[in-house]
Amino acid sequence: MSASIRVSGLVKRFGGLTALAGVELVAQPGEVLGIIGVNGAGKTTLMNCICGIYRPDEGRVMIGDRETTGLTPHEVAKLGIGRTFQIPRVFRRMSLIDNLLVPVLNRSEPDVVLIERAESMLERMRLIDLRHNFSEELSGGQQKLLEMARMLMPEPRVVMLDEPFAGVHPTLCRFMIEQIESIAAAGKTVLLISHDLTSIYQLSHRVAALNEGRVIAEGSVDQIRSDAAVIEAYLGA
Ligand SMILES: Nc1ncnc2c1ncn2[C@@H]1O[C@H](COP(=O)(O)OP(=O)(O)OP(=O)(O)O)[C@@H](O)[C@H]1O
Repeated sequence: MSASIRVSGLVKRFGGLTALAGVELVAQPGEVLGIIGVNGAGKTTLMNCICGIYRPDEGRVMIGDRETTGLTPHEVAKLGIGRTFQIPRVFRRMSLIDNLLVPVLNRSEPDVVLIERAESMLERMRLIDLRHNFSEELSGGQQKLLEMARMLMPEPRVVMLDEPFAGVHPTLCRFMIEQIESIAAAGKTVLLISHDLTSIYQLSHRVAALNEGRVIAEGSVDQIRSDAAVIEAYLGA
């Protein structure tokens, strides 16, 4: 089976600063790959290069057997990548249900099917009672759930979650962990970026540690926890 996502030799420079210095990553269907690293390690830049917000200077991104390097975010999304942002980007003056319908506007499926899917997604995220409210009325944590629901609407094969637990209270955090587990159990590949090492270690099947734009260690949670280079990168920061 081909990997869901394969990143090879990815380089991204901002002027004289090399944010990604040849990143290699592979993740399989149904796998949660945790991506950790101190501030400035290159985690968000990596995500932005994968989803087409940034064009890498070198290297390749493959989704299944399709190369997506250099495609626009819209084209990458159509090939099956979804993402959420550190600070949720919902359409604030639109209802929850309309927020969910935006990414499937050009689908050939009948409206009734899409609306049903949106409602069941809101049900799953415990937001159904608010479906006709503007999304700006939601709490920050609820906006993260709405963004996750919107990301799932086009049925992506790879999802990238940027700091899903940041600023979220513990009960909601547990609920989000369950949701992420069920996304992976449905066969999707999850790339999970977080500073919350407890949640990363709880959820990830494998972890990649980035430092200064490079993967310095990759392996099981136990391997990463005891890796000398990872410990030094964190303690030395
Ligand atoms: N648009 C940009 N222009 C210039 N430099 C940038 C830009 N985006 C990121 N950088 C720099 O690239 C490096 C990697 O940043 P990045 O945001 O990817 O790190 P990160 O691991 O996501 O950090 P954090 O955990 O703080 O979000 C940093 O030195 C950052 O200042």
